[in-house]
Amino acid sequence: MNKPRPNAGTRANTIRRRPVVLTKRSTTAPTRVAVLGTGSWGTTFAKILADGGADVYMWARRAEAAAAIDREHRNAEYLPGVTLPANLRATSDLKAAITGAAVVFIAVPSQALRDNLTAIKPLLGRDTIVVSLMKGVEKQTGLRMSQVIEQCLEIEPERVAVASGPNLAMEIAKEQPTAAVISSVSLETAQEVALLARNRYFRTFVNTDVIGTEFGGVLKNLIAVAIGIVDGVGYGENTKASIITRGLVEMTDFAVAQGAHAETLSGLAGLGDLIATCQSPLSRNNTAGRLLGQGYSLASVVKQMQQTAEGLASVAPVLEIAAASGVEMPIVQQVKRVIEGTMDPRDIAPHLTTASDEPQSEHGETGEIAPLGTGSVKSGSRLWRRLFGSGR
Ligand SMILES: NC(=O)C1=CN([C@@H]2O[C@H](COP(=O)(O)OP(=O)(O)OC[C@H]3O[C@@H](n4cnc5c(N)ncnc54)[C@H](O)[C@@H]3O)[C@@H](O)[C@H]2O)C=CC1
Ligand SMILES: O=C(CO)COP(=O)(O)O
Repeated sequence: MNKPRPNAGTRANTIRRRPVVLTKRSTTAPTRVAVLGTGSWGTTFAKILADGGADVYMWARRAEAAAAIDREHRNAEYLPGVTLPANLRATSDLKAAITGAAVVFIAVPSQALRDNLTAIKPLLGRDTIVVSLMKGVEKQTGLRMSQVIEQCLEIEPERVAVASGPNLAMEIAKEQPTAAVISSVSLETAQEVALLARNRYFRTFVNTDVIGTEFGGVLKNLIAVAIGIVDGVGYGENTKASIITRGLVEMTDFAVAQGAHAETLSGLAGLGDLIATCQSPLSRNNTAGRLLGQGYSLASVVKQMQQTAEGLASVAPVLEIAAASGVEMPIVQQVKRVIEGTMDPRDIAPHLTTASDEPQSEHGETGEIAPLGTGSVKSGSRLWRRLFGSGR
């Protein structure tokens, strides 16, 4: 991995005033938006937008996939049994999908984002907002998806937003009520996107903590793989509850070290998504973990998975960033070792069973009650000093 770009550092600069003035969108005509990617989440999100009143044009890589959505109002491959809104159009012509769109939503696999952005860049309007629906980090660089978007499209962070939350596509496609967070360094942008992406079954909240919102989605995937491994091995609810709880501490420690607000990790994009993903057999990360727990190799798991399980590619870059920030992630470490085949899945959770020299405090290394998200920060590390000062 190349040296990761710092995750924009301090908490203060996650809340920024927007320096550019956006053209106000018309309130009378439906807003034209594009959704790039017609997998399970892209298609579901397009339905959310269309059901919320937007004029949605989807882009599919394959002409047959676009034609089927356009003609039959179905995406049988990814959302069997779901009827899509009649006003939802699809094309395999990227230019046709993007031209005239006020907002472009992207839902392709994270590792394919950069290549797609090259084709998207010349087609974007001057003040088009770009929204990441993805929950991965780029393997080569460790960058979050919004960072890749800003870098490749050379657009201001104020024109970029991300959506995250407990959002298992199939449940939402069946119109089961759900909430999500839309995050942008510009509150105005977040609000504009949130107004578009809401309807009678989908409620959107906003925040300006892009780092926390994005990492929440990335990190819960890794804990969901661990939970899948536990399931595959056949351990029960105590093990899972312990891993979910300690996993949230790892997620929060990591995200806070990158500049996120701890509260974001306790919200929809953190705890909310962690619960949904760890509990549901619909989760691809959970499914991948279960197969690993049953003893399948990574190559075999990837072969068996029909859809994207982002966690498998995020493990290594997340651990590299964690090491550089002095954050310990024992659960994610174990997931990596099981994926690599250097640990027997049945040995999952040694951090729960191995007796260390002295009992570790649940809340922090001093044994005093510390805020969530300081459980495994190394004493004396840069982050430790930032959180507690050098005197503790
Ligand atoms: N499915 C879900 O419930 C949710 C998924 N997400 C995120 O959305 C993103 C996309 O995931 P899904 O739609 O679920 O994946 P998916 O596996 O269902 O679909 C991926 C789509 O991307 C297309 N694709 C594959 N390689 C491509 C490439 N090189 N260039 C362009 N398109 C390519 C596929 O043809 C397919 O249409 C992921 O980051 C995932 O974490 C986020 C929230 C919910
Ligand atoms: O992000 C998701 C739910 O919020 C989907 O999880 P999976 O990618 O594991 O299916």
